[in-house]
Amino acid sequence: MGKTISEKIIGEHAGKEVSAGDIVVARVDVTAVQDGTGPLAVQQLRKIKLVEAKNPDRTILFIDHAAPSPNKDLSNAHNILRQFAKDTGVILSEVGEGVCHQRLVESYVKPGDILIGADSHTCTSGALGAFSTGMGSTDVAIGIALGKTWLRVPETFKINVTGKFQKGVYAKDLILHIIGMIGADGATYKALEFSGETIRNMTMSERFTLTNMAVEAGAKTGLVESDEVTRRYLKEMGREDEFRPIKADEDAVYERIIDIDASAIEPVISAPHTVDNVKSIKDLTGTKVDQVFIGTCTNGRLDDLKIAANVLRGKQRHPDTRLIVTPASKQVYIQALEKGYIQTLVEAGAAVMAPGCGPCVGVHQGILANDEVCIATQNRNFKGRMGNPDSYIYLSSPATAAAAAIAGEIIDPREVL
Ligand SMILES: CC(C)[C@H](C(=O)O)[C@@H](O)C(=O)O
Ligand code: SF4
Repeated sequence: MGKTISEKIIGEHAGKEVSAGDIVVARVDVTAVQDGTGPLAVQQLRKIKLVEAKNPDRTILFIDHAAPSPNKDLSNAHNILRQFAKDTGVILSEVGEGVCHQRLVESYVKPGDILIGADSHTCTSGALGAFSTGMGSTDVAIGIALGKTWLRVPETFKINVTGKFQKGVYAKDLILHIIGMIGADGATYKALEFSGETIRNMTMSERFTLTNMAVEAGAKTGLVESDEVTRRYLKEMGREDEFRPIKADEDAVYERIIDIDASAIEPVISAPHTVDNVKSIKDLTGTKVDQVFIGTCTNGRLDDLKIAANVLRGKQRHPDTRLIVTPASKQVYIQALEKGYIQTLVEAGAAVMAPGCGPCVGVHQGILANDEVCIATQNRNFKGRMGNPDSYIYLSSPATAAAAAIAGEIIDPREVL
């Protein structure tokens, strides 16, 4: 019987053939924590006197959620990570390096790997053909020390996408459409395998946007087979030798197959306060916007900043609308500087932040005021997400967000493209 991508990768790491539903102990290739979840992981390891890492050169501690630190407590938490890195030789990703999930796909994860990370959007790396999933701090702590973890092999939903996007429609609109269709708990504990000609024709950046948000449908991971697009991406990252093709068998068994015609998708937005509250843009035009945020592990990459710069070139943000831009990593920031995207965005009135999570999770750099509305290219819009429960967050593509920065309200991005 054929195997899905998850069954193949987990089987290789468990040293035996596995099927959906099996519970196994599997070797782990890459482990990661961030500055919100890492201190607890370190404290647990120190408590059981297991201050070591099985694979120090593939264990990374990321300072990205509160980078640079906005207060002394977070600064002291950051130093817990800095000291653990010194004590064990694991990698510390410092302030200014970027968001964990972007750095993981740039430098640390390769096709066929198992990655466990103490952050729910660890599934992002699945676009490289790696089994990547978020876990709690303690589970990841054990994975760091022992180089293995227990896993239940997930059933897989095959998301088969064909056709071409209309103008003004992007990978973000596709993943929001999917989440709206199956619901925030529609794929709980499943693997989402994205396939079909539309996916094959996507860039890695677009694929990362899809897998990043798999968890917003409840999924354990999101996956794309590794192909020539993957190889080219790894070559750009100086890691072509790490490429290997990973794909599901033709006769793999899927719990559900969802066919989607990409050409039928319109620009959409997730409206407050849940990600699956997906609306057609025409139902929301005219909604006043106080803040636009472009960035994050979902849509803070070079092509995202290019889309935003192309919309805003020669324009000004609306005087009543703030525009915050956060490149997803230092590499993205440097390339966006070299290509002039940052200058264009600053000239349009953007406040550009250091690479990292920025205001995404409500720690700093753009806390909303009471009754304010923010349209963001991030992946969550829960009540209070950006630091104020009395504010409203809409999720969109970079084009829709940039269009709102000009108009001061939600408009159809096709009006400015
Ligand atoms: C703060 C962290 C626990 C959280 C996550 O795990 O996803 C954050 O990254 C998020 O995006 O909500
Ligand atoms: S950018 Fe946002 S979604 Fe991504 S890891 Fe940071 S807080 Fe989480």
